[in-house]
Amino acid sequence: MEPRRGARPRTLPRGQQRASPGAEQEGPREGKETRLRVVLRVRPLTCTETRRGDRRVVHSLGDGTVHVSAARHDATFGFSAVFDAGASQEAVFEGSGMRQLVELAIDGFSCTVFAFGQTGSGKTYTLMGPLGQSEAPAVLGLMQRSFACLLEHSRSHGPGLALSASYLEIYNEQVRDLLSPGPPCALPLRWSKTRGFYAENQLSVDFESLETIVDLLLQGSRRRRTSAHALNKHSSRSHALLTIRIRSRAPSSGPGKQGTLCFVDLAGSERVKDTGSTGELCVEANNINRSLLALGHCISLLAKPQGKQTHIPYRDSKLTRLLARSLGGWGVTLMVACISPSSRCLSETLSTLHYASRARRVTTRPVANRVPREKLLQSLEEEIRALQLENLSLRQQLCLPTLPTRSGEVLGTPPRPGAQPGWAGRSGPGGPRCSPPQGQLLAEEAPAWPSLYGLLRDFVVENEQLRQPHKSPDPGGDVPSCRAPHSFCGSQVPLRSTQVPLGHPTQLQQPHAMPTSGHQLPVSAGTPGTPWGLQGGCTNTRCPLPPAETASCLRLPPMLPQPARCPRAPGTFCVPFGGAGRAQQHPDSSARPPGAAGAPRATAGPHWHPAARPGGCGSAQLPATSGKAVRDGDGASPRAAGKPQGRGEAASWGFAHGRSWGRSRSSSRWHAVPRDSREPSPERRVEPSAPPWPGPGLLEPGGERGGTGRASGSGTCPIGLWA
Ligand SMILES: Nc1ncnc2c1ncn2[C@@H]1O[C@H](COP(=O)(O)OP(=O)(O)OP(=O)(O)O)[C@@H](O)[C@H]1O
Repeated sequence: MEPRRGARPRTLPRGQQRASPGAEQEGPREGKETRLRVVLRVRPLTCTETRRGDRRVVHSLGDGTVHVSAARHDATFGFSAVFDAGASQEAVFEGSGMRQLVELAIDGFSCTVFAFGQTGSGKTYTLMGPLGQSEAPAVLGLMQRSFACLLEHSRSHGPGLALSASYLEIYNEQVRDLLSPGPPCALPLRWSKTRGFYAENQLSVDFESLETIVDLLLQGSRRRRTSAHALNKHSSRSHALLTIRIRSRAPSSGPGKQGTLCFVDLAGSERVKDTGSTGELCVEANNINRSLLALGHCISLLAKPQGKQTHIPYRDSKLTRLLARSLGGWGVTLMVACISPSSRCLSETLSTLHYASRARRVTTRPVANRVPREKLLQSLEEEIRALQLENLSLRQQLCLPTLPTRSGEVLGTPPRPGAQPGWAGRSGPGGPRCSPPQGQLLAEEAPAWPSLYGLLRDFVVENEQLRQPHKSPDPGGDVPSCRAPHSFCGSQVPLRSTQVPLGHPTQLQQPHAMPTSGHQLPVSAGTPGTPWGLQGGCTNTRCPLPPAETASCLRLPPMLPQPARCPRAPGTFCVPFGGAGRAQQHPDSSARPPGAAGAPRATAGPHWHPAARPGGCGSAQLPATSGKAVRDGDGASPRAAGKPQGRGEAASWGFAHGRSWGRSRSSSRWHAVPRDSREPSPERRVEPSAPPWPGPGLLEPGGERGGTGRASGSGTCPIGLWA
C-alpha cells in the first residue's frame, strides 16, 4: 500500500531522528563518541510472495526515511541510508559507508559490519551475494567488494598490507571454526584485557589475492550450517563472523597500525509457526532467537544515555560476547538492517525496524590500534634473542664453534630492559655488522630499525643453514656444507617452521635474502596421513615423563632425538612441561605439529602453558586455496604456519597465489634450551598469549563501559566521511 496521500508521517521518535547531515558527515573522531551507523535494505518481493499476492507495506520516502503503512500500523523510521528494492549491490556498498569502513580498518580501527533481520530478508545476499549461484560482478556482496577495495588499497599504497582471515560460526551456542577442515568442533571463548573476547584455537589464514580470500569465504560458507524452511530454502542456521586482520607492512618511523574488519552475518529471527520448524530446526531457531534477544537486550541498555547505563550483560550469549567490542568498545560499527516488504512479514519487519532504531542510539569511542614503535622494537629484540638462543643450541648439537657474544651477556638469562642480544661478530652479506650501542633501540631518533632487521635476517639465514647444513654454506663459514641431513653428533636437528607472516620486517628489508627452504608443516592434526598430528594428552603409564609434566604426545618427526621418543606409543614423542623439562606450549597451537608455530619453544617472549587442551580437530586437508594458516590464540602476533614441504612430510596443503616465507617470533623451536631461559609457569592454566601488537583496552568482562584499557598509541582519525 502506498503512503496515504496527504497523510503526514508521524514525527520520528527521539533517537530515530536523523542526525543533521552536517553531523553525519563529520564521521567518527578518534576517542569521541560516535554513533553506530545503521542503514536499511528492503529486498524485493520474491516470486512466491508475488504469486501469493502479498502487498508491499514498506516504502522508502527518500532522505533516509522509510514508511510502513498497513491496516493498524503507520510509522516512519529514519536511518543513515535506506536502500529500496531496486538498489543494486554496488549502490549499497557505496551508499552504506562500507568503503569508508574499509579505509578506517586500514588505518588501524576495529571495524564491524553486521547484517540482521528476519529470516529470508536478504542478509546473506547483502553481505555475500547469491553465493555459488552466480559469479556476476553486479551481484557480489559487501564482502567481496570490501576485499577488492582492501587489496586495491594494499597494492596502490607503498609496501602494502599484511592480511589474514579467520571465519567462525556460532551454532547452537557453540563457536566453530569454518576454516578448519574436518568435522566441526567447539572452540572455547576466552577473554583477555587486550583483545576482549576471542575464540581460542581459531585458524587464521594469510592471503594476498582476491581469489584466495573469496575462495576462503566460499569454502567457509559451505561449511556453515544451512537448512531449508518455509521462508528460505537456504536459511543460515548460525551466526557467521569473518574477520580480516590488517597490519601495515612497514613500520616506518611512526607507530604500526593494526586494524580489523569483521563481517557478521546474523542468523535470521524467526517465528517457528511461520517457518514450520520442527525437531532440530526448532532447536536451532530457539537458539538463534535467544542469542538475538540477548543482543537486543545489550543494544537497549547501550542505547540508554551514558549516565543511566549500568551493567551490559555481554556474557549472556556467545554472540554478544564476540560483538561486545563492536557494540560498546573502541570500534566503528555499521549495521545493515534487512527487511522484507511483504505484508505477511509485517510484525517481524516492525520488530527489525525498532531494533535498528534503538541501535542508532548506541555509541562507541573509536580508537585506532597503533602499536608504539617501542613495542615493535621490543618484539624484534625478543625475536633476535630467541633466534640467537636457538642457533647456539643448534651449533652445540652440531659440534660447531659458537660465535662470540658480547662480553658479559649470558645467553638464556632474562633480558635487561632495553638490552640487546649479543651480536658481536655477526656478519651478513654486507660484511661485519656492528652492534648498535646500548640504549639505541629505544632512542627515538636512533636508526635502530635497519640494524635490527639486518641482525634478524642474519640470524634467520644462519638458522636456516644450521638446520639444513647439507644445502648451503654458513655465512660465517663454520657450518659444514655437506653433511647427512639428519644425523649430527649422534643427535638430530628437528624441523621447525620458518614462516614469517606477510609483512614481517625481514621480508621488507631484503626479501631476496630470505631463506626459502624452511621446513614447514601442515597445521592441522591428528589425521591419518598427517605425519606429525597431535595425538592428545599423553596418558601412557610407561612414559618416562610424569603425566603431570607431559603436555601431549605428538607423532614422531623422523629426526627427533631418541630420548624424546615416547616408549608407550611408538611413533610419537612426548612434549614435556614443568620441572626440569619445562617447555611451554602455546595454548592455541596445541593442534600444531612440532615445527609449526607453537611447538615447544624457548624465547624471551611470552610463554604458554601446556594445559591447553588439544585444540583443532580437523584433518590435514585445508582449503586448497588457503594461504598460510595459524591457530589463533594470540591473533595479533605474527605467526608462523605450515608450509607443505619438508623432509618427506606429507603436505596435503595446497597454496595458491604468491606468498613469501620467512620466520616469525612465534615460529616454533624444538631444541635443547639452556635451563635459565625456561621461565617457570606460575600455574597450569591456559593463558591467552600477550599480543605483541596490543589493542586498545577493552570492556571489562562484566560489560561495564569505559574499561580501564587505553589506546596503545594515539593519532588522529583521518576519515571525515563516516556517514
Ligand atoms: N536485494 C535482493 N535482490 C534479489 N534477491 C534477494 C535480495 N535479497 C534477498 N534476495 C533473495 O532472497 C532470498 C533470501 O535471502 P537470504 O538467504 O540472503 O536471506 P537471509 O536473511 O540471509 O536468510 P536467513 O536468515 O534465513 O539466512 C534468497 O533467495 C536471495 O537470493
